[in-house]
Amino acid sequence: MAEFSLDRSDIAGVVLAGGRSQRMGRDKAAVMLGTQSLLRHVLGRLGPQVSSVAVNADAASENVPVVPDHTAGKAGPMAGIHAAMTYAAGLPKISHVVTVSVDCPFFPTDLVARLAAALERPSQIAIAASEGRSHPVFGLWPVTLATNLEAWIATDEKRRVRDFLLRHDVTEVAFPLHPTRASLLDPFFNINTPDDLVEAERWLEALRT
Ligand SMILES: Nc1nc2c(ncn2[C@@H]2O[C@H](COP(=O)(O)OP(=O)(O)OP(=O)(O)O)[C@@H](O)[C@H]2O)c(=O)[nH]1
Ligand SMILES: [Mg+2]
Repeated sequence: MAEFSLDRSDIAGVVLAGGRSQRMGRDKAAVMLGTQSLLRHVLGRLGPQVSSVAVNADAASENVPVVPDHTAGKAGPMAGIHAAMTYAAGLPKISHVVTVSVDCPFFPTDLVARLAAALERPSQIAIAASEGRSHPVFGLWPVTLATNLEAWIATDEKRRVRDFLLRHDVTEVAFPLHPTRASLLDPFFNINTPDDLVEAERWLEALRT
């Protein structure tokens, strides 16, 4: 049997930035970390790993395509992942979409390569993990799941990402901690609150060579 393999030209990237940012108190995409917005940081990491990038949000803030949710009323991250799948399904030659969260500026530079290498079948989903915890919004998804996900969003009460994953063929990929001048950084460190932003500024400094 021919082995299944994916490369960068098969994969679109979508930054998930459609949440309410309630704990931060203002739109996380526009929050500054060092000299750049979080959205810029994340686009800078994602761009080289995929064939094209877009942002799932209500409105544009950088010069990239914006993909709004199809479902009303902020149905959670799965609504953003659904919007990402639907968008990517309309792009030529794209079979998969990778999603990353706008509040996670230090995610691995080999995220997509390692998720893609882990896929054994075209129908499988690959999800990132670190320190024994999975990070299900960091996933590589077949775009053909869009219809199935749309039906699930319409019928599942809690719409938890983990519950959706339980119904599918999923492989998890563990990423190592990243050495810095201070200590080891979890590459999936994410910024939810103003205090997290202060911590992220320290990590940014510790990553400078
Ligand atoms: N499209 C979409 N994305 C969402 C929604 N809720 C959360 N997200 C995204 O899912 C990811 C993880 O969500 P959180 O870290 O809780 O972010 P958030 O919901 O904006 O922040 P809080 O309001 O503080 O919970 C982020 O990338 C969010 O932008 C939603 O209703 N729709
Ligand atoms: Mg939230």
